[in-house]
Amino acid sequence: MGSERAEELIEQAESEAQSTPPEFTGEYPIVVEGITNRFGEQVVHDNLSLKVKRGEILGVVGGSGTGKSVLMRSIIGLQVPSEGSIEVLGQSITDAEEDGDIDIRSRWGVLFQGGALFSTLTVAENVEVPLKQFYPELSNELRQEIARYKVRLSGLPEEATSKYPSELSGGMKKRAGLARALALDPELLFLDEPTAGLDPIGAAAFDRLTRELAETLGLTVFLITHDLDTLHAICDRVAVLADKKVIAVGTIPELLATDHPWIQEYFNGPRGRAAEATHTRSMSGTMDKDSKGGA
Ligand SMILES: Nc1ncnc2c1ncn2[C@@H]1O[C@H](COP(=O)(O)OP(=O)(O)OP(=O)(O)O)[C@@H](O)[C@H]1O
Repeated sequence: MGSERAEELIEQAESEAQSTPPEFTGEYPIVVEGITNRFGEQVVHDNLSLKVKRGEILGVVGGSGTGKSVLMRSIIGLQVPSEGSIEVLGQSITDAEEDGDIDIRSRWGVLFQGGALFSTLTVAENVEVPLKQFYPELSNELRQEIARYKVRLSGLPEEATSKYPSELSGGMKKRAGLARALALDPELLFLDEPTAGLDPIGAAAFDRLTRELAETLGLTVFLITHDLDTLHAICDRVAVLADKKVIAVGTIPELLATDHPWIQEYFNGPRGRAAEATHTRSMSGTMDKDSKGGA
């Protein structure tokens, strides 16, 4: 690339950076207060509240059908609650006019269950979709360069950029979806069951990637999961959905100190204890390595 062209691209990137809103510096980038969601007769959420802290990875758990995905869809404005309010990055989602929150939507990235990739587009083209939508003035060259970078950031090999979703394994699809979620340098990342369907090694690798990216990029992560290993390995706190509400939020030891039967059964059942034991073993392995490295 000629140096004049490189300068032109840098100038374009700088002017993009100036037009983006300042980063959110408050304590809670997501505040849900007293929402109710119903579908016909079925009440999914009744006066549900939740605050997500800036910089944390919040795991969201609950039995099937308790409304975890509906909660996520409400937070990103895809489902309008009949009561209550939601603020994201200091802006109201529930009061937003249609498309009035467009600038805020560029500040989060979402990995839907299954990846939700466009099957007729390559991985790189999938990543370019939000870039085209929110930054139509970007040159093709810069957009493609950003997409390639995001694909690499998600741990996919270079050659994956030109592959179609049907040519990818389940784990690669998740990473491609993650690359697209990161396309706009979001402050918030929403992950809906990111390790579902992955083998245990692939799931652990995806967990590590999520933690590394969250720390490196300073992300706040809202992570819906059924995966107890994920909760132990990377979540700072866990929110539990039951009885149409968030019944508890805290670290796993804090949750274990509550006497809610579902929480006890979930974390203290055979799978919960196995996940804890794995986590404890991996932590002591890390400490051994650290102490050897430091010796
Ligand atoms: N668009 C919709 N129309 C009607 N009912 C819906 C709609 N979306 C969700 N529901 C219902 O809301 C309830 C909660 O669904 P949701 O997908 O949020 O559950 P979940 O906790 O994410 O479940 P799972 O862990 O199985 O993915 C379910 O009973 C579901 O059938």
